[in-house]
Amino acid sequence: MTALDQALDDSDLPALLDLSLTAAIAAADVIKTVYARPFAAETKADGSPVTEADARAEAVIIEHLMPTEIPVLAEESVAAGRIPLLGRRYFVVDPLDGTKEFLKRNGEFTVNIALVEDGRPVLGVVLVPATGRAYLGGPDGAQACETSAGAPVEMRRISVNDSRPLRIVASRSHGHAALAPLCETLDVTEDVSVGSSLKFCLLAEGNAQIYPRFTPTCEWDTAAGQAVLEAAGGTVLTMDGLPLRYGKADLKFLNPFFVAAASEDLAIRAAAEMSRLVA
Ligand SMILES: Nc1ncnc2c1ncn2[C@@H]1O[C@H](COP(=O)(O)O)[C@@H](OP(=O)(O)O)[C@H]1O
Ligand SMILES: [Mg+2]
Repeated sequence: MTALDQALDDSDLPALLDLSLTAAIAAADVIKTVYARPFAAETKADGSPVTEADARAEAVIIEHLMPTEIPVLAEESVAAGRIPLLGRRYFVVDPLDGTKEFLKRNGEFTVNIALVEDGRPVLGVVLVPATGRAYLGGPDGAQACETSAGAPVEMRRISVNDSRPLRIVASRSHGHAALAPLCETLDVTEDVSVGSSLKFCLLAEGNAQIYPRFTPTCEWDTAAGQAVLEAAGGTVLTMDGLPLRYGKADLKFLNPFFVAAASEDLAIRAAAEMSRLVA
């Protein structure tokens, strides 16, 4: 048995959640420094944009997480070909999710850190640098807080709201033709477009009920948001009705299409309908 296969001890999850929040706050400081002045963007091999903020924020996060000796799967490292050996437990990091929104300067971008165990995200932090708000999910439920002068303040519990009318939230930059028929079938009365993993957070704090994803995402785009949403009482299912899982064997870390929802019932209904629409 290698160190990577050893039995998991979840007693350290609260400390790892605190550490993730500290790392996310430090990354947000770096991102805000770049955001406040002119910056250049490059295009990655997959066609998506990247800026110096992505690389610098990722370096800060890895520096914070390294003492834990838990492997870190991070978006920019993977793009550069640096993929660690992943065991039963690993961190997943997207230092700047919503880089397109960062370039548009609309504030809809996030720092994302999650811990995956046996294919499931067990804790996550999503931080919005533009507002300082952070969302946390872990074994003790979901919380939101403001961050000020490098520290969390005003920590409060959040939870999903699965009441009607249904509000749907979708990608601002990656839409899909199946959204309109899906809204009609599910009797959705309101829809809103938002960039990045903020979509999971809107569901987790009860401000929307459904987030269908018909366009590609990678593990780092969803792990932290899924941890927050599930801790708040929500569900994330793939089109075959199974929970969205992590640790793809192909080393591309691409997620299948999925739906995040405020309740399991709604997720099951939406997944079945989405599967019919894209068949
Ligand atoms: N063709 C593709 N393959 C993989 N991921 C993609 C993709 N197109 C978009 N994404 C992912 O979708 C994320 C943006 O999501 P949204 O549209 O909800 O804001 C991007 O995050 P980054 O900004 O971190 O690159 C990117 O990882
Ligand atoms: Mg991303």
